[in-house]
Amino acid sequence: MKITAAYTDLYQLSMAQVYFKTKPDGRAVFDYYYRSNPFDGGYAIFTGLENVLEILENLKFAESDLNFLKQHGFESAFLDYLKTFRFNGNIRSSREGDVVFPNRPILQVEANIIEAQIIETMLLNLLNFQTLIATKANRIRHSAKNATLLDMGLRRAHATGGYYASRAAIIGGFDGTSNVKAAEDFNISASGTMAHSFIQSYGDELQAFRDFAKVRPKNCVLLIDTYNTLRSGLQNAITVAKEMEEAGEQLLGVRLDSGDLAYLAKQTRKILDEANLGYVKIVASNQLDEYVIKSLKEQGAPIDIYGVGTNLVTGKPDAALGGVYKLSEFNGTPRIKLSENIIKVSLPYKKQVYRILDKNGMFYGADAVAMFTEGAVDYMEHPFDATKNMSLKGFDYEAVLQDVMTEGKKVSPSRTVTEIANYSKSRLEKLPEEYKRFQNPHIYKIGLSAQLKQERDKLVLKHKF
Ligand SMILES: Nc1ncnc2c1ncn2[C@@H]1O[C@H](COP(=O)(O)OP(=O)(O)OP(=O)(O)O)[C@@H](O)[C@H]1O
Ligand SMILES: O=P(O)(O)OC[C@H]1O[C@H](OP(=O)(O)OP(=O)(O)O)[C@H](O)[C@@H]1O
Ligand SMILES: O=C(O)c1cccnc1
Repeated sequence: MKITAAYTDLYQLSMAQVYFKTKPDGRAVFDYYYRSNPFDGGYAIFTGLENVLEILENLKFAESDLNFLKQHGFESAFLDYLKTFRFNGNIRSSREGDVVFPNRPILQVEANIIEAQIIETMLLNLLNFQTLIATKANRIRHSAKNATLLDMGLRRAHATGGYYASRAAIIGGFDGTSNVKAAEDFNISASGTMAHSFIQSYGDELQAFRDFAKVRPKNCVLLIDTYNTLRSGLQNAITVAKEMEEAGEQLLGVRLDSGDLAYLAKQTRKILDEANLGYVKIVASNQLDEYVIKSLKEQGAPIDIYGVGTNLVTGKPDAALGGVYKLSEFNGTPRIKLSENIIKVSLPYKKQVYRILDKNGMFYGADAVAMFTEGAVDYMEHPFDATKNMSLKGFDYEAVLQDVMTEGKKVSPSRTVTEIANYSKSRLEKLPEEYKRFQNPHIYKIGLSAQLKQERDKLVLKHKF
């Protein structure tokens, strides 16, 4: 499926048609942000921006989309407008791969209201999913430390989501994927082993291993748990590894896919080493996630490579990242969305986010949100608790939201997935460890400038019943 401008919710087009008739030149500012960290963690990895920008640069309605909309009662003057529809707006954003936190703008769209509204669904769809999966991948990377991590999730992904999940996995810290299409399109490393069906088809495990090693000797990994891991699979793999040595090749590894992975990995390592096969790596798979891998590490399992599928690409146990897109300014005037739940009250105005740095350039643990017109601020207040505030005097800072698209043209340099992954890694190195732990991570502070908070509170009072 090619993404066209019809990759949106019907209500966007219903609203757009009304804007078209009543305020076609309305200028809007929308904020993209999420309200709580996925997986009860301390951060998220912002992912999907390059895809969004690429799609926006070429976004059009197809002839077939317009015919479909005609059947849904959209009038011809509006359909004529949609025929020439393009996104001509500006986007300021955090960099893809950056570490981000709840309740502060990650990206801001400033555009004609019709354009800004129509793109909302696509933007949320791509950013929410990839940010969720990259964050999950990063948690798995945190547990796996220096081990190699391979994404094996395509078959278990939510349909075509698997395509973007593989990209997000790399940005979150994975090394490769089994997903051929994603590897091809995103220039990421493709890798793989073999399935049980291959060994089953032979009936004879040794012959299956022999044929595989002969035809595909490079990066050859033999799956050893089809019949009996230690008594059959491993013994046959050792036989084939020795035969490969005679042929001038080296077996890359053996894969464990069931049973007690710590016990089996320890036994396998010992037996391989005794056979002078210290170079043969141990690959493990089977419903792994950050917790199982952490436990395997703690048990001293000598696993070199982890293959992770289901739990990675479905973002288990979080079904989705609840990122939202809220109007903060219209035709130069601030707008707000109220809620019974104070944390859900939106922030008005076009804004900038300042990341506070300590003397060593590490993240200090606070982002300050200010009105764009204010410039950098030296003081921030808790968004809701009047007793909490913080002086920012003397701290270094970074202005987080940078121009990435101007009048519909991408202005940020394109980066490969590997470059984004490296950037993400360098940003995570600046985030102190206490924000990365799984249990009760330290809470990163988000503060508002005094002026922004005052303006927000004025608007709250203005709209309060
Ligand atoms: N030593 C271990 N410590 C912690 N978790 C482990 C360990 N070994 C395996 N696991 C995990 O425990 C779960 C075991 O899954 P399951 O009960 O399906 O057993 P299985 O060995 O896969 O059986 P099957 O032969 O049906 O595949 C998996 O999620 C696996 O990753
Ligand atoms: O467990 P996951 O984290 O989702 O990782 C992917 C799983 O997919 C494969 O199993 P499957 O039974 O689909 O095929 P197989 O016959 O090749 O093992 C593979 O062996 C892994 O166990
Ligand atoms: O290459 C593998 O071992 C692989 C790929 C997809 C799913 N399970 C395993």
